[in-house]
Amino acid sequence: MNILDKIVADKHKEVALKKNLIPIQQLEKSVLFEQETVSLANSLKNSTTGIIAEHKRRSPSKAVINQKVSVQDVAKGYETAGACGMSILTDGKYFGGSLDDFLLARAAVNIPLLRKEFIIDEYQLLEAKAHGADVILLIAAILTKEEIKSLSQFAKSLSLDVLLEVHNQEELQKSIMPSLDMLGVNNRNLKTFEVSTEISKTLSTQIPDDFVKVSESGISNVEAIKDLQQYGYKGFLIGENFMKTENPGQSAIEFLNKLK
Ligand SMILES: O=C(O)c1ccccc1NCC(=O)[C@H](O)[C@H](O)COP(=O)(O)O
Repeated sequence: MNILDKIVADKHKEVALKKNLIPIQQLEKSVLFEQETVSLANSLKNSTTGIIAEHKRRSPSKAVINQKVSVQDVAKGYETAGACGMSILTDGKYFGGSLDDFLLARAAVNIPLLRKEFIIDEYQLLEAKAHGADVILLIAAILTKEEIKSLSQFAKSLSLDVLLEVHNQEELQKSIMPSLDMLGVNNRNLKTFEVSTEISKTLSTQIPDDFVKVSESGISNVEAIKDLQQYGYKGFLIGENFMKTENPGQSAIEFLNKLK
C-alpha cells in the first residue's frame, strides 16, 4: 500500500469515529459556522504575488520540519508578509496538525484560511466551516469524479471556495467542472514523493481559463514563481521552504519582498 492509500484508509476510520463523537448538529451550532467567508480565489486574482503560505509541522516525505514555532506567530507573520492566504494541515497522524491549530490561526488573522486535509466525506466540510475555514482542498487522486462533484457542490453550498488538486492529465480530465474555483497542480507525486515544477508547466495549457491556476509544492525561490507566472499561474502554495526556518513568518516576509 502506498502512503496516500494508507492516509486515506486511516482517514475513513478517523471520520467514522468523529461522527460518533461530535454530531453534525453540534458543528452547525459553532459561532464560526455563521461567519462570512473570504474568497481565496478572488484574493489570488487580484494579486501580483499569489502566495498561499502553509503551516506544516512534519510530512511523510520530510519527517520533522518544525515542531517549535507557534501557529499563531506563523499565521501573523504570513499575514504581515502579504500572503494571499494560509494553508493549515489539520491531519494529526502524518502531518502533526489539528483543528485546534486551525482555530488558533483563525483567531490570529483575517486572511483566507485553507483547511489542508484529505477530504473524503461531507462531514469534514462541515468541520472546516465550523472552525472558520474559507477554502477546502479536494485531491483528485483519492476521489472519483462523482465524489469530486458532490463534495465540491456541498462546499459551495457552505460558501467555501474549492481548490481541486491534480498531479496528471487523467486526474485533470475527470476534474474539470463548474463547482471548482481553483485548479491546483501538485508538483509532488504523492505516491513517490518525486517533486518537479515541470508538471505544472505541462498541465497549464489544459486548465481552462475559468479557473484560477495554483502551483503547489517544491517551490523554494522567487525565480520559480516568475517562471510559473509565464504559464498562467496566479497562486503558489509554499510550505516547507518557510516552515523549515526558525521564523517562518520572517522568511515569508523576506521572500515576498523579493517577489514584489
Ligand atoms: O508533503 C508531503 O510529504 C506529502 C505527502 C503525502 C501527501 C501530501 C503531502 N503534502 C501535502 C502538500 O501538498 C504540501 O504540503 C504542500 O503543497 C506544500 O508543499 P511544500 O512547499 O513542498 O512543503
